[in-house]
Amino acid sequence: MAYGGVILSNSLSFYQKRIVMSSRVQEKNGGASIPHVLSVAGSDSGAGAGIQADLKTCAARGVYCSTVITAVTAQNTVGVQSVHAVPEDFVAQQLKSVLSDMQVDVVKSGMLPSVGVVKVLLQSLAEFSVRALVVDPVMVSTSGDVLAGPSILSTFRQPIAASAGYLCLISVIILLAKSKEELLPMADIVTPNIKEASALLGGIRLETVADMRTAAELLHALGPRNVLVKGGDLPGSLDAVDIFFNGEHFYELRSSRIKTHNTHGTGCTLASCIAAELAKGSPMLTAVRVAKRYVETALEYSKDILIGNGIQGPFDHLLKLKSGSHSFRRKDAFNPSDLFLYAVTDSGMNKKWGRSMVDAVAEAIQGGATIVQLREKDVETRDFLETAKSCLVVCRSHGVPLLINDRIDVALASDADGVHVGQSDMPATVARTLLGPEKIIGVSCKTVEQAQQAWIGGADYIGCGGVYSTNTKANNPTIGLDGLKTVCSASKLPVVTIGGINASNAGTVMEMGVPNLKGVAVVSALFDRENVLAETKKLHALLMEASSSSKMQ
Ligand SMILES: Nc1ncnc2c1ncn2[C@@H]1O[C@H](COP(=O)(O)OP(=O)(O)OP(=O)(O)O)[C@@H](O)[C@H]1O
Ligand SMILES: Cc1ncc(CO)c(N)n1
Ligand SMILES: [Mg+2]
Repeated sequence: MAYGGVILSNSLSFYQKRIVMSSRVQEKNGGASIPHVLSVAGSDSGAGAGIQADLKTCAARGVYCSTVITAVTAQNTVGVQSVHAVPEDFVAQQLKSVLSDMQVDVVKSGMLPSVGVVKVLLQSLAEFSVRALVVDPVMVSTSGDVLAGPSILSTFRQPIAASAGYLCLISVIILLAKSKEELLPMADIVTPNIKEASALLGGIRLETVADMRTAAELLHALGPRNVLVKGGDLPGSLDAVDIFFNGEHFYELRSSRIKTHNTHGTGCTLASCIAAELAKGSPMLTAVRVAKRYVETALEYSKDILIGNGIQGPFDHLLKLKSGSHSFRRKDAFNPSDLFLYAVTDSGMNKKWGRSMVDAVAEAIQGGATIVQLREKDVETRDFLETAKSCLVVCRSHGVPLLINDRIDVALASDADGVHVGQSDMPATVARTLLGPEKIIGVSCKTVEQAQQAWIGGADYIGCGGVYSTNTKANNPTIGLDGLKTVCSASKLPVVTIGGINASNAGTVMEMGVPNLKGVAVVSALFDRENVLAETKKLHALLMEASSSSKMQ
C-alpha cells in the first residue's frame, strides 16, 4: 500500500500527505480533523488485548479509533475459552459503514479469524484508500491459544490424539499464511511475534536474535514495506529485543524486560500504537520506537497490578491519566539503548574533509548512529540554530534523537530532543526546569558525586570520561576504565562513555559488560575520517559483536 498513494501523489511523504489531507478536511467541515485509526480485530472479553487494547491505546495516544469486530472471544487471564467468529458479510458491512463515511488514516488489523475475513478486508482496502496498513498477524496468543482458526478451535479442545491436533493447527496456519500472502504485500508494516513469524515462514525455528533477523529478511521478501519481529516471547533473553527491517537496514530495538506477569495484549498494543503514531504523521521507524517505549512504560507502570487469577494479566493502557504525566513523558522521550552509538559532531573536522554538518550527520545515522549530539564551540548563535534545525530534519526522519551541546537556548529554539551539559554549564536541575519533562538531559560526570548530583537534578543519562586520552578536548583528565566502572556502579542512570574511543578499543569497553554502560560516544573516530558512513558502519558492527559476546558471558 506504501502509504496508499491512491488518494495523493506518491512523491509526498506520509507527513506531508497528512497535512494536505487535514487541511482538506478542515476546509470541508470548517473543523479540525483528528488522526484516525480503524482497528479490524477481535474482541477480548478480558479487555487486555484485541479491540479493547486498540481503543485504549489510541485514546492514550490522542488518536481516534473506530472498530470493525471480526470475532468475539470468551477470554480471560487463564486463556481463550471460546471464539465466535462474526459472519464474513457482517464484517464487510462494518468495514463499509466506517470507510464510506469517515476519513480513516491508518488501518490496523489484528485477529482475522478466517480466510474469508482476510479476503473481505482486502476487498475493502481496494475500494477505500487509506494511507497506511499495519498488519499484526495474530495467530497464536502468548497463552498458546489458536486465534486464527476458530473453526478448528473446538476440535482442539476435544480429547483428540496430540498428533492429529498438531496437524490441524499446521493446516490452519498454512491456510492463513497463504491468504496473508495477499495481505502482506499491502502492508506498510507487519508485526509478528516469534511463533507467528515462524508459522508464516513454514515453521522455521526461531531461538536467537540472529534467527529473528533472518526471519525479518525472509518476511520482507513476502512483500510488506517493513517488518518488526517481536521478541517478547524469545526464550532466555534479558532484554525485550525486537528486530525492525525496512528492506535495507536492520535495527535492533531493545528495552529492558519488565519483570511482570501483566503482559497480555502487548502485541496488539504495540501494533495499534504504531498505527496511532503513523496517523499523527510520524515516519515508520519513529512510530515503532515510540510504540515500543509506550509498551515498556505501560508494563513498568502496571507491573504490580492484579487483575484475574490466571498466569498472564492485562496492563493499564491509560497510565498517562493517572501518573501525573512526568515519569511517563520522560521515559517516552528517552530510551537508554539510544546511547549505543552516540555521534558527537565537530564542524572543524567536517570543514577539513569538505562536507556539510547535515551531510555528516546523515551519513552517521545511515551507518547506525543511534543518537546525535551537535557540538559547536566557536559559532554564532544564529548559525548554530540554523544548523540545529537542518540536522533535526534529518534526525527526525530516521527516528534518531538530536541533542544540543551546552546551549539550552538553542535546544529550545530549535525544538531539539534535549541537551548535553558539562560541569561548568547550567546545572541539570535548572536545565530540567527550563526544558520541561519531555526533553532529554545528559550530564558529563567524572566522579561519583557528580553522578549523584546529575541524578538528583533530573538528568536522563551520564556521559562519563575521558576513558582514554584524546585530542578533541584540551585539559581533560583521563579517568580510565577503572574510573568509568566506579561511576557506573555508583549510579542509577544509564551511562555513555567518551574520550579517545575508536574501532581499536570500543570492543574492550563494551565487553566489560557493565549493566548500565549503554554505549560509546565518538567524535574523531567518525568525523575526522574521509568516509563517515563506512566508519560508522564499522564501529556499529564492532559494538554489536562486543555487546552480544559480553551478554553471553
Ligand atoms: N516483559 C516485557 N518487558 C518489556 N517489553 C516487553 C515485555 N514483553 C513483551 N515486550 C514487548 O512488547 C511488544 C510485544 O511483543 P510480544 O512478543 O509479547 O508480542 P505478542 O506475543 O504478539 O503479544 P501478545 O501478548 O499480545 O500475544 C514487543 O515490543 C516486546 O519487545
Ligand atoms: C481478540 C484477541 N486478539 C489478539 C490477541 C493476541 O494477544 C488476543 N489474545 N485476543
Ligand atoms: Mg507475547
